[in-house]
Amino acid sequence: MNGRILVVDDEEGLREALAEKLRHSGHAVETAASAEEALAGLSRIRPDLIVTDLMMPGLTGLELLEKVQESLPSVGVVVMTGNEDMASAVAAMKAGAFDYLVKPVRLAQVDELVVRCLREQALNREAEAAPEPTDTGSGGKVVGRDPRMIEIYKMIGVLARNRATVMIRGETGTGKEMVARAIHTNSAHADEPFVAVNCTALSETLLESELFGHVKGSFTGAVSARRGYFEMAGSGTIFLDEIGDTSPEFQTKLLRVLQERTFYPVGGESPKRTEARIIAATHQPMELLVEEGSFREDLYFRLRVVEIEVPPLRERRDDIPRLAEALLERIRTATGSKARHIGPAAMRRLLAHDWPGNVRELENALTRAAVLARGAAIDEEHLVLGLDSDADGVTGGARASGRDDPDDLSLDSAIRRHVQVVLHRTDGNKSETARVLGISRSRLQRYVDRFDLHVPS
Ligand SMILES: Nc1ncnc2c1ncn2[C@@H]1O[C@H](COP(=O)(O)OP(=O)(O)OP(=O)(O)O)[C@@H](O)[C@H]1O
Repeated sequence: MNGRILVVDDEEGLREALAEKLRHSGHAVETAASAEEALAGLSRIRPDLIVTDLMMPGLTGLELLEKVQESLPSVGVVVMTGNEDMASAVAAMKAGAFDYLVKPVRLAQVDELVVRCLREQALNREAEAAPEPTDTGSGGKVVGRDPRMIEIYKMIGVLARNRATVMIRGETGTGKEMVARAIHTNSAHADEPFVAVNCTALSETLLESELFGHVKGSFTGAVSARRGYFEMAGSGTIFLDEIGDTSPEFQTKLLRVLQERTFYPVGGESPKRTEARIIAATHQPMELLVEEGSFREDLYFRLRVVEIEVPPLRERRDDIPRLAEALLERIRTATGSKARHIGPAAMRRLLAHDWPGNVRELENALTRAAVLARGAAIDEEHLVLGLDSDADGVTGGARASGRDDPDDLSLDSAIRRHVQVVLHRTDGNKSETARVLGISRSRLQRYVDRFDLHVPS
């Protein structure tokens, strides 16, 4: 990917070496010996990216950055700093620099950075052109700039304009419900209800009665008539999560809703009409379920008028930092934690982890870390990863992990989990565990007894 680059440095040697290298890589390069000269040439050169030294006679690189941010915010600025200049580098990043380099700079590094910046700019332009899937109605924005996520944003925009039935696929915790909410919230029916139903969580009778309603006396416990979600949703959206787990009888009834837009309340004899849009989701291989006969093929085709595949988090690792920051901000607001920053070592661990429980696992890990962190920064030692997945890593997810209820944000619960993890890491060596935790052996023993912890032997 090539672009127009403006290199600004009062030091002629470095300026020309950089320009030469970038030209050699195929970019169109102009140079300026000062920030003033750069500013004067901006409208003629119209650069995609400016690479500028920070300390220059006259206007500094930081001032150049600020002026460019004001007049041409879409132009990326990479700042080069001297070794002693970390504070200015931080100031540059805060002022909106794309990145900074510490001198002496390696030419190959500049080359790499330039391509990264150009690619990110192209993605930003695409993302801006795509409809911004603003508030999803669940208190958060869909975050991510991975190309596959950007395709999903575009699809959300298209789907918000029509009423097509949608099937969202993806591993547990990838954000399927969030995408469904975004489709709803961006549609003309956003004022109508969005009703999410987890099809596995309810028994067959209950699922039917919740969705279609029931007449009085239709089953034991049906002491009065009840309206179902299909009626309550009006022309809003019904989100059917884990659709692959529904019974053949339920599937037949759902097929009728899709074909005729009508349904019968449990025990009722007159049909009712629904205008609600249906969005279904699953983490299961639907083709296999159809092949083995546990899912109706005709229903599957009706549901997947449009199909969206939400990629697993491990396949969009570049999104981890911005997702982690956005989630931390959400966690901070919800819990009142002071943690507002993820330290570099912690971020490295987040980037290296495989995330079988996807974004939900990331959210849970950060929630625990925010509880453990006492200050503003989340550090490596606050992260306890790998608690949110089943052995097969597919049907994992916090809800499946029994005792480890991720919604339990008490300090006791965080301590219990953390001590248990360290006990496992040391293969049950209590002296080592106590040392790692920075507590006495007797205190460790009190935790083991109090929380009934497993000591591997
Ligand atoms: N792209 C994203 N940006 C911000 N938050 C996200 C994103 N994706 C997922 N989340 C958050 O992660 C959590 C899990 O997302 P969600 O419930 O939508 O996943 P799911 O795929 O429907 O999960 P499941 O399969 O277990 O039902 C939610 O708290 C959601 O807000």
